[in-house]
Amino acid sequence: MVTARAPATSANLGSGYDTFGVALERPADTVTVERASETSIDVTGAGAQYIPEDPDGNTVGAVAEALEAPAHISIDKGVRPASGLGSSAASAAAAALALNELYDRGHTPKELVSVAAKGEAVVSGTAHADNVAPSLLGGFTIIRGDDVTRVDADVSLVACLPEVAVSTRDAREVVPESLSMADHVETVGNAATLTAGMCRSDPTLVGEGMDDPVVTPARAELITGYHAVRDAAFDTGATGVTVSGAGPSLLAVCYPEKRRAVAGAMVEAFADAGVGARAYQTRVGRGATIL
Ligand SMILES: Nc1ncnc2c1ncn2[C@@H]1O[C@H](COP(=O)(O)OP(=O)(O)O)[C@@H](O)[C@H]1O
Ligand SMILES: N[C@@H](CCOP(=O)(O)O)C(=O)O
Repeated sequence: MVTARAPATSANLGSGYDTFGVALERPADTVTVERASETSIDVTGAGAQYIPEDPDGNTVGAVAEALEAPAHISIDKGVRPASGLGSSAASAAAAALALNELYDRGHTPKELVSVAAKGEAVVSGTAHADNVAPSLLGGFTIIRGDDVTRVDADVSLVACLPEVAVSTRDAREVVPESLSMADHVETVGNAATLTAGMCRSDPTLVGEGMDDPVVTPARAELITGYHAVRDAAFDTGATGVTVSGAGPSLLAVCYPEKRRAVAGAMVEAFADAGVGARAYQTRVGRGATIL
């Protein structure tokens, strides 16, 4: 029997659609695997009732198949599904690490990124790796084709999760299919600024680099209270705010001493918009581990 823990993640960071991601120190999923002749799954924890136990509908089923590693897989969800916090990816990353160990497959965590991404195709229609990469590797990650670049960063974050669900599949449908040259230039400048900020663990550069004129405005419309919550975070000291992943969570970057105030203001602004929410005061964290 092998147990692995894999963290929630926040993908895109505004300017890095399908490219950037960070591991969050918390929350996380825990996955336990035991050898079996065919794969079966049970799910407990946050939002378990919304997650299929049929291996064909669960990200971990695709991972077991890709590794040719049938197992009984128990998932304890710390990351609520349809959160924008890489819930489906956290299970896939933990399962990939645990099954690799259980069957002694010998893959490195970096090699497991493409395996875990197969799970994402099951739920969102695309094998985007921008959640599974940071969940497996930790830190700040950049996806380029099949390549992953990883950077250590120490940056404080607030992830504010409202009590509504947005499916990644639906939120991918509102993404524009093309962009103007002006938006392209702005996005490249912001993405480069964010990357420099991560390399320096500089919340000001990271926050400024999160601005995105293309994907985020389209997705903000799917989140009740988005603009008020964003304003509240900036008013209390956030250096940048964006939609986390496909939403509905919002991600704020800040200096460590502002984290509590930013978290409180975001929850309050959601409440004023009639939406319950909780905030994780977190930071860029490490990747999946065997327990
Ligand atoms: N192991 C899993 N953990 C979470 N969600 C899963 C899992 N397997 C399948 N799903 C499905 O994936 C969807 C949630 O994934 P997604 O929309 O990408 O949200 P998130 O941003 O939280 O990852 C839900 O429909 C859920 O039932
Ligand atoms: N790049 C993807 C990221 C989805 O993240 P999730 O946490 O919402 O699953 C996208 O933006 O669609």
